[in-house]
Amino acid sequence: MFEKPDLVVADLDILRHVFVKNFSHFVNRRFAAARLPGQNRGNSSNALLAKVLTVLEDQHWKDVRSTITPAFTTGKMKNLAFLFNDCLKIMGEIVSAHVDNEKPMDLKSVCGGFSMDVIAKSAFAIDVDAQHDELSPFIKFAKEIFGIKMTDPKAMLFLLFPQIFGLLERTLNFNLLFTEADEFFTTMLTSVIKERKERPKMSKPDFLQLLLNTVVDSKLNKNDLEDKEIANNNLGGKHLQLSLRETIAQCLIVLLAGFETSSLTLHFTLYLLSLHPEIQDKCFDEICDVLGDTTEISYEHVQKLHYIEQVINETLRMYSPSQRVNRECSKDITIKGIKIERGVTVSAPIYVIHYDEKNYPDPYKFDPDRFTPEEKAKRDPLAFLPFGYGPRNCIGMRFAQIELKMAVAFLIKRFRFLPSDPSQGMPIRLSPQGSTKPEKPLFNMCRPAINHPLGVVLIVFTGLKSSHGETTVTIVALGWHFVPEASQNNLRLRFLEIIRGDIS
Ligand code: HEM
Repeated sequence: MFEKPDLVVADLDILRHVFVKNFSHFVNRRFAAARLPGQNRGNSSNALLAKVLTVLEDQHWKDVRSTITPAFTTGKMKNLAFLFNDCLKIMGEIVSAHVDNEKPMDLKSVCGGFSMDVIAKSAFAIDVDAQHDELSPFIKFAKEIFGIKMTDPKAMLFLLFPQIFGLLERTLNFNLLFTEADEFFTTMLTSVIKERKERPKMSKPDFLQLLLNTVVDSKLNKNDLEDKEIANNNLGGKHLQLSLRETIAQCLIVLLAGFETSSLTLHFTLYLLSLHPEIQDKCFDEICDVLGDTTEISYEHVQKLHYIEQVINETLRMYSPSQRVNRECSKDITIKGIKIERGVTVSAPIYVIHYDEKNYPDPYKFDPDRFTPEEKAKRDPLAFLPFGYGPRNCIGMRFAQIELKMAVAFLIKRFRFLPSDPSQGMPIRLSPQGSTKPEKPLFNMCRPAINHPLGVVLIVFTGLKSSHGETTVTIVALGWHFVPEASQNNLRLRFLEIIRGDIS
């Protein structure tokens, strides 16, 4: 009944063996999965949660991962960008309302609403407007999944005696987590899938459709094969014809694995930007350069937002939503003189690695320049683990990166994020309960980006185009005085462009 020990390893060489070189010994994750020795939970239970990719094991995991990988390639993710734009517009309206009422904004609620909208639209094919409609059944059941209280007697039984619980679940068809929610998601997606099969022209380029397409056409195309990460992670799994229930389960994983992680990261990023105005200025400059006057953000724009990507990576280094990633050893093995027995779990402590001075000098400083290509090249790639590592890393990494970059670009282009309380500062204290949550909810004040001195000067520049009078030039000089240093070069260039435009 008692579990084998957990070996916590921060040595990056040993972790390389576990996550990559000897992956065949460490395919499975020690999930809080209930199973009897020798039984594979993914195969033995009909519960929706037992069929999601995160908990599948061995060959079954390889087959399902190989089958759905084509839905997550860069090429496929491109199509999702336009869906995200609709959700961004709603978030923009919500933030604007906070600007108008001049009240501090609860970042968790704003970012959570956005992240839920993205998931509802892309994986469940519904326009739920989670950012306004708290009462929709989709939100109710999604909350039910995340609201499982660890003090619930069933959850306690599960945590303390997983094997007994596994037995109960199988013999009594006792579904711990969410019988009603299971029914709700199954009924909803079954009817959408049926409709799409009957009327293919009604299909939308969302994640659900990508998943349905991989089941029919699961071969990777040429572009996908050129994708380095996918080629490296070729698992040799069979492409399966997923059952309806298995397909629905993979949609559910976007909710389970993608909601909280993306929402938390976005809310930490915005908060950190409010505490570091000079970094927010650099983001603003990059966004203006890349987006110009466009209001819709495309996948091509996202590819050019290099500094925003550095900011998000630095946020994930400091506040990774996962605190550990683990693999369970399936065959005895000796790595660097350490014997690891079958059944032992090897865990990588992400925070220890991300705050190790050897990997990141002055680790409590928020410094996105740690993620320039030059700095990254100097570091062991295993020193950055927010998405795990190796063939079983986060399959939704690109999905999350696109979603997050678009959200940051959209917001910083329009709004200026400021601390709601001047005493706020670094480091952000985390909840002592062991999960990556701030100790207290994070609030920010918001102003329109146009109120930022940059905005003032740009207006003056526009005026300058039509009149070269003395007054305008004086205002330019005054405005310039308030422009943060980080933005000045950029402005100089734009100023020259306007003048040149006038002359020609
Ligand atoms: C900032 C956002 C995210 C973070 C930080 C994150 C982090 C992680 C981590 C640490 C793992 C474990 C990796 C390992 O064991 O090596 C993981 C697995 C996974 N993630 Fe994410 N994730 C994010 C977003 C998403 C999204 C948006 C999706 C879905 C669209 C997703 C789907 C998954 C799945 C399915 C797995 C299990 C993969 C497998 O077992 O083969 N994640 N994620």
